[in-house]
Amino acid sequence: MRFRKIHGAGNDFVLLSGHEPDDDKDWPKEAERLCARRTGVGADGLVLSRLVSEAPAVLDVTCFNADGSIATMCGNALRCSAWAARRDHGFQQMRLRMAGVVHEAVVSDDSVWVTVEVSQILPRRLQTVVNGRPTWFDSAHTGTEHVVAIVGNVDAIDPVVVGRIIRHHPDLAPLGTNVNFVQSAGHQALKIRTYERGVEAETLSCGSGAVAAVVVATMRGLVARRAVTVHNRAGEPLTVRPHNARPNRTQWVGGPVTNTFEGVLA
Ligand SMILES: N[C@H](CCC[C@H](N)C(=O)O)C(=O)O
Repeated sequence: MRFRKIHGAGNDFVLLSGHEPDDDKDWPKEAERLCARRTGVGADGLVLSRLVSEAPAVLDVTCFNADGSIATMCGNALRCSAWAARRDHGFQQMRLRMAGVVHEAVVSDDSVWVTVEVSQILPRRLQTVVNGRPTWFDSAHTGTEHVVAIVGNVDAIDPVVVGRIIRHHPDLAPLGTNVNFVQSAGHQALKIRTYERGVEAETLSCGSGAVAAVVVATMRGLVARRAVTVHNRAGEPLTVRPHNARPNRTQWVGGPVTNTFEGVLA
């Protein structure tokens, strides 16, 4: 089985094109096996992408986290799938279906953009003490569960230690959440660190997390409702901007995609 090892701004995936989850395979188990950093290919997730139609261009995309759980939304997995669909089929614009939600995608030479749907925002969803300071977490649903804390310095926080406490907080059970720490980084710019549920670690970037961060930072007056640069651990920023037709509901997230290597699974 051929695969791509590909990353969207540092969020890395094993991407299999032409597969769907109802093949006679235990895909959650395959995800765990392939994503293992030492004994597998190593990735934050396994992505299956399948062409549904060429005109209009539509693909079905399924994303499993490294622990085998399903991600109902993964912005970077969608961006990587769109990049691969351009390479394989020549599409520059397409629709990608993930967990029943249709996302738009636009691929250019140096960036790939996808739409992210923003639903419920709950200010001050949780509070915990971080480095001796009471810290609030707002929640923002961007296709999957995210909470966002605005802090003074993201690098003064251990995102794994604090992220795990919030991710397993009884008030958020049973779903849990992805956890984002965000600081202002100048004009229309933020700096972010993300602890991802399902990877159970800090990842180098997160598309739906970047959108959650921008939505919360906008609500809190840190940035205006225009394009925002989100600096991440990868040093490959993502840009988030409102969709012209549905600015309150839909955001675009865009940035680089890198196809690291291709191979054949043993
Ligand atoms: N990294 C992803 C989000 C993965 C979400 C996943 N960890 C979950 O909630 O199950 C992104 O680029 O949007």
